[in-house]
This record gives sequence, C-alpha cells and structure tokens, in this order.
Amino acid sequence: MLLLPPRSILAGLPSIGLAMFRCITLLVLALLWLPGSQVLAGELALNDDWQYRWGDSPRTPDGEFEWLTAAEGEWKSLEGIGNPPGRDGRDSLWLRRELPAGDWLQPALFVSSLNLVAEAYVDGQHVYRHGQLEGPDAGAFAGWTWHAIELPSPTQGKTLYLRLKSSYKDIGLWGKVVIMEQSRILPSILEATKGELVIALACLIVAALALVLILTQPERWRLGSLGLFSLAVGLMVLAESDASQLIVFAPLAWDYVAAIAYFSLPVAMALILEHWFPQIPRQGMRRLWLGLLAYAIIAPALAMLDVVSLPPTFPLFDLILLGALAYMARWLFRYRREFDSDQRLIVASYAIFAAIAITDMLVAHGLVGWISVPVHLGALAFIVAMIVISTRHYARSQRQLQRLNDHLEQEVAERTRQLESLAEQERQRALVLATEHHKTQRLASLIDTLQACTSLEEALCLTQRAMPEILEPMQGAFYRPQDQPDNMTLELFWPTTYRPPAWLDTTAIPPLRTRTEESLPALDDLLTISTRRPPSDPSAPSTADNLPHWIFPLDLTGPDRQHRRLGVICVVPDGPLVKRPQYWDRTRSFIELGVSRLALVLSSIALQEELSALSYRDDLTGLHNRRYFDELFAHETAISLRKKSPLAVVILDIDHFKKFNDRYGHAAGDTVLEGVGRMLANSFRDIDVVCRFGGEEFVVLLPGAEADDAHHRMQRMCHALASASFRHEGQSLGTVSVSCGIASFPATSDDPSCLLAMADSALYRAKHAGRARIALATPHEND
Ligand SMILES: Nc1nc2c(ncn2[C@@H]2O[C@H](COP(=O)(O)OP(=O)(O)OP(=O)(O)O)[C@@H](O)[C@H]2O)c(=O)[nH]1
Repeated sequence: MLLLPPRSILAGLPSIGLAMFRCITLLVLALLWLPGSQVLAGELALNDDWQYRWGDSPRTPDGEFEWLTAAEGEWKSLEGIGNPPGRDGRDSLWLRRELPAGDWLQPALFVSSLNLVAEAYVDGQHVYRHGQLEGPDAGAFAGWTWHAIELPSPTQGKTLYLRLKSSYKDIGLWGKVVIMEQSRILPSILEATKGELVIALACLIVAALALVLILTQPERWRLGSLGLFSLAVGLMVLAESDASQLIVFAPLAWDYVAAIAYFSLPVAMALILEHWFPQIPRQGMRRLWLGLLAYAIIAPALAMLDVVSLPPTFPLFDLILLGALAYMARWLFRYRREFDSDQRLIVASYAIFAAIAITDMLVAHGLVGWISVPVHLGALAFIVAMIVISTRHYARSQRQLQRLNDHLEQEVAERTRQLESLAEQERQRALVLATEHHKTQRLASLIDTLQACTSLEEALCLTQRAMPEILEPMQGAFYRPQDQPDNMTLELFWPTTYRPPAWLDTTAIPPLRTRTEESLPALDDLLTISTRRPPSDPSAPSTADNLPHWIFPLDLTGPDRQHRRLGVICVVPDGPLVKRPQYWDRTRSFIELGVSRLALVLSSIALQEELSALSYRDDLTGLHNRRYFDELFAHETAISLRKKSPLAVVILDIDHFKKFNDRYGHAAGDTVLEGVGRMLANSFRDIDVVCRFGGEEFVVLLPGAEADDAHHRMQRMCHALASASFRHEGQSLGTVSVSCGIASFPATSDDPSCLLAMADSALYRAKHAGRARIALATPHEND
C-alpha cells in the first residue's frame, strides 16, 4: 500500500497516531533500504530540452487550452528547468517537453519542487494539479512539495505540458526532474531522505528528553533552550524533508511547520547564548530572542490569516537571521578566549549550522545555483554537540547530586547527633533535677532534725552522718580542725574506695559568704590544696589521685560576724550531676547553697548553746544555775566575811538517780528533777537561793543562816520528799531520797569560800553512810 502514489496512499488518514506510525514505519523502511539502494534503475532525468512560453493559454470555445494543440508558434527552448528569461512581470508560464521512450509500466514524472502552483497535461489530458490556477484563489500558495505526475504508458511520442503560476520571484521547476516507475517513487524518496529522517527523529528525541529533564532538573532555562533548539531543528528537517508528505500529505501545513521551526532557530540560539554563556551580557540576548520570537509567531500567524503570503516572510526572515547571527557572532568572538569546552562545542556546532543555513539562504534566493543543501547535516552537528554536552552535563549533575547526597547524609547524621545530644542533655537535666530534688529533701530533713539539737557537737555529729547520702554519688570527705583552725584532719570520707588526703591546709579557702566567681579557686588550685601534705609529716600519704576537688568550708558565723571554721567538705566533681561542664557551676552552687544553709543552722545552734551557757537559769527546773551560784557564792562569801554574818551552804544529790533513769527513762528522771527542784524552792526562805548545781545535784545558799537552820529546813524537806510520789505520763514513779551535806560560816569554817567544798565532803560522807541522810560538815572536814 505504501508503494502507491503518495496522495492516494495518504488521503483520508488524518490521525496523529497513524502519522506517528507512518513516521516510524518510514524510518524503518529507510533504514532497511540503506545499503545497496543508491542507484535506482529505470530513472530518466528530464533536465533539458524543455520549451517555454510566458503568459497563460487562451481557451477554445470548447474550453480547451489552445496551446495544448497549437503548433510551434511562440514556444522557445529553455536552458534548464526554471526561471526562463524575459519574464517581464508576468506570473504565468507554460513549459512543455516531449516525453522520452521508455519501458515503464506505470511511469510518473517526479519533480522535487516547483513554483508555485501548477497543472500538468499530456496529450491534452489533465493529469495533475497543485494549487489553484482558476477562481478567486488562483495562484495562492499551496506549499512546497515534491510532485509525482502520473504519465500514460507508453510515453513515447507524447508531450507533457506544465501550466505554472507564481507571484514569487522564481517560477519553474527545481531539483530533481525524472521519469520513473510510480512504484519506485517511495523508495526513491526514502533513499534520499533517510539521513534527514534519522536526524529529525534524533532531534525530536533529544527535545523530548530535554522536556523530561526540565521537569526534574533545576536548570530549566539551560535545558529548555537546548530542547527548543532540538525541537526546532528536528521539526524543520522533518518538515522540509520530502518524507514529511508521506506522513501526512499536507504540503501547506508542513510549510507552516517548517517556517515556524526555521524562525524559531535563532530564538533558541539566542536563548542558549543567554543561559550557557554567562560572559555575554544577558540583556542584549534576551531582547534579541524576544524580538525573534515575536517574528516567529506573528509572521506565520499573519500568513495563516491571509494577511500576507507565507513565501515572502522567508526573505525578510533571512535578513533578520543574518543580522541575528552577526550579532551573536560578535559576542562569541569577543569572549572566545573565556569559553569552556561545552561552550566551544556549542560555538562549533553554531558555526557549522550557520554556514549551512547561509548556503541554503543563498540557494533559496538564487544567489548561487540550485543545489540540495544538507541542512540536516548542520542539525547533525548540533545534535552530536548536544549529546556530548548533555552526557557531560548529566555526568556532572550526577556527581553534584552524589556530592549533595553525601552532604545531606552528613547533615542528617549531624542533626541526629545533635538531637541525640539534646536528648542526652535533657535526660541529664531531668536526672540533675530529680537528684537535686531528692538532695534538697534530704537536706531539709537534716535541717529539721538539727533544729531539735541543743548542742553543736550533737548537730555536727548528725550532719556528718548525713553528708555521704546528700553528696553521693560524688566522692567526698569531711575534715575538722585539729590543733590550728586551718589545719584540717580527715574525719570522714565516702565511698570506701575513695582515698582522700589525711590533712588539708585550708588557709587559702575563703568563707563561702565572701566568695565570688573570681575568688573561687580554680580546679587546679583545688587539686594543689587537696594534695598538700602537712609540713609536720612529709611522709604522710596523699592519695587524691590527681582528682580535682571542690572544697566547701563549713564556717560558723558568730554574733560579731566573725567566722569560726568548723570543718571543710571536700567533693570530687564527678558523677551524673556534673557529667557535663554546664552542670558544674549549677551543682557547685547547689552544694554551696546547701552548705551555707547548714552553716546557718549550725551557727544558730552554736549561738543557742552559747546563750544557754551564758544564762543564769536552769531550763529544766527553772531554778538558778551553777553559773549564777558561782557568781552569787563569791559575792555572798565576801559579804559574810566582811560583815562577819553567818552563811550556810547546803548541797544535795538525788540517790541512785542513774538507776532511776535506767528504770523509768530520762524523761521520767526530768520529772523527778523538776519536782525535787520545786520542793527545794518551797522549803527555803525567799532570801535563800536554790540552784541546780548540775545533773541531779542541787545547792542552796542561805545568807545569814547557821548550819542548824539549814539542817532543820532540809529535814523537813526530806520528810516531805519521802512521802512524795512522782508520776510521769500516768505511771507512778515511786519515791526518791536525797543525800545532803551542810556547811556554815563561821561554825564549820572561818573562810566562807571553803563552805562549798566542805559541804560537798559532808555529802560524800552521807552517800557513803548509806544515803538518804543529812551530814553536817565538821571544821576538820577537808583535812
Ligand atoms: N533525767 C535526768 N537525768 C540526769 C540529769 N542530769 C544528770 N542526770 C543523770 O543522773 C545520774 C547521776 O548518776 P550518778 O552520778 O552515778 O549518781 P547516782 O546514780 O544518783 O548515784 P548516787 O549519787 O551515788 O546515789 C546519771 O545517770 C545522769 O545521767 C537531767 O537533767 N535529767
């Protein structure tokens, strides 16, 4: 079917799918024909022996053309096949030629091209028409195409007439004019166009690839400009190829396609220069391709709207193209030294293409004789350049992509590390907070316990005991002063594996209250401190194992704002609290705060203790205490001596009070002490002073009283005591007895200051005599 003449083959098959199918089929056929089909047998060229006659033939009354039958008349011999001389502004031309003899079965005249519309007659019979020669559209452009004019067989003795019309500057036949078998036309066209078909298809594939890459790659304009050039070249080569009519027989449509593609070529070229040659000023190139694009759109559009004819748009465009090529060449020449290999390749392909395009232009305008210009070879040069550039570009992109991937992977890894580190920090922070909370609670509980302590020693003992629990998991030690306030001896350490130095000199450690960031010893300094050996014992072990230490002094602040160093806490900053440097300060501050609070509480206990020591009252019994007695005794004995007035001293001690305590408990003992004190206070005069001497001992000072008075009052009190039954928390404690010693001035001694010692001796005697009795001191009591 494909071997039929094209018009009859292709008429009525408009579908694009089918067109594609044909295109591929043609290509396959062309490739199959590639070897061994250079010369087609049976072709006979008709390039000479033509006759011509300007103008159009008048018609006979029957409507027949007179020139078809008229004898020689005006016919003149023509050299060649087109543009006979003497046109004289006429647009109609008749050509004729006697057909040669041949053994063709179905002969046809194959003409590569003719200008512009034509009819063919053989022996008066109309055999072919291209375009309109009659009516309102007479002479209208019908497209440039090859022509297959069926001839009758045999051809010998017959004359072929061609009636031509052209408003274009050329008129006549062009290219190949041969008689051949009709069945040979298709192979002949395929043979002639196989290279063009292959190149056109390659260009279109490159354009399609560029389109796909535009959608996926970032460099859209660069790829787009190449894609546009490929598309334009591909379409132009295809549209101008004789094979295009085999795909769709629509010469005019193909001419429009060719025109648009041809006009788009410099647009793509300028675009390529703009985006592939950063050296060249972009502004100028952009203006150039925008102008060319406008022409590529407007000129074919005006032709389609019949405002102008399509052929005249070519010469004008050729002029524009020359200008554009010159403009581009100027810039390329100026920056020729700066081009990289890709750019050089593009310039080379441009040069080849431009040379071919200009040659084609010259041929088209008749400035050189008609030759078949291999426009497709220019396209081939460009395609090869594009494939090389694209391959390199692709390889470069892949490398960049790989680098980008590597970079991204590194970044992801880095981010992951950062996140993990943040999570770890968060875990650390939570752990620190939880630990701090626990430690704060433990410290608060310690401080609560300390509030109940009456002696500093007891409080310090409790503090020491709680230290490991509060400071663990950090290793640490507690030092207390020995002979000198700043010479500290190891008192306690934890854990057992930690080996702190046995001594510390803390002279350089300022009290916490006066510390500032600057005054805080650096860790290295602390290390020096911690490992210093006492000068007294250079051989002493120093096993701090080069660990840096924090040292927190436990200083008591007195009412006079003076500090008394109670000890130092030494901590190795390690463990979860201080794993990260950012927690060092926090943890150190936390410990400092805790130590400060402890120091405050201990200071308060010490103060209470001191105050209590300074008091004249006994807290338990409410009686005067020994301190008061001592001062009063000194005072009263001095008065007695000076005035020679009597003075008696009674000293008494509860019997077996230890056993009592052991039996009923300390609190019950206190109840008894309170009761005895009360009874004593009630048993003596107001001017007598009853004091608690200490423990379960009481002393009474009776100014102006003799020993008898004192004895008498004591007897009464002992009777009362014997019948008094003490109770504690509902429990009966039974009775207690007291032993008593009495001495008086001047009866017992003429030195009142000896009375206390003598009364004490008498008490000793009373105890030894069996207790629960009163013993009067004799003048020789202490001998
Ligand atoms: N409950 C209580 N006991 C005290 C107080 N002061 C001292 N004691 C106790 O009094 C006891 C005195 O014991 P000792 O000195 O052995 O005398 P004792 O048991 O009374 O024996 P003799 O004096 O020899 O009869 C000790 O157990 C002290 O703990 C106090 O304020 N309250």
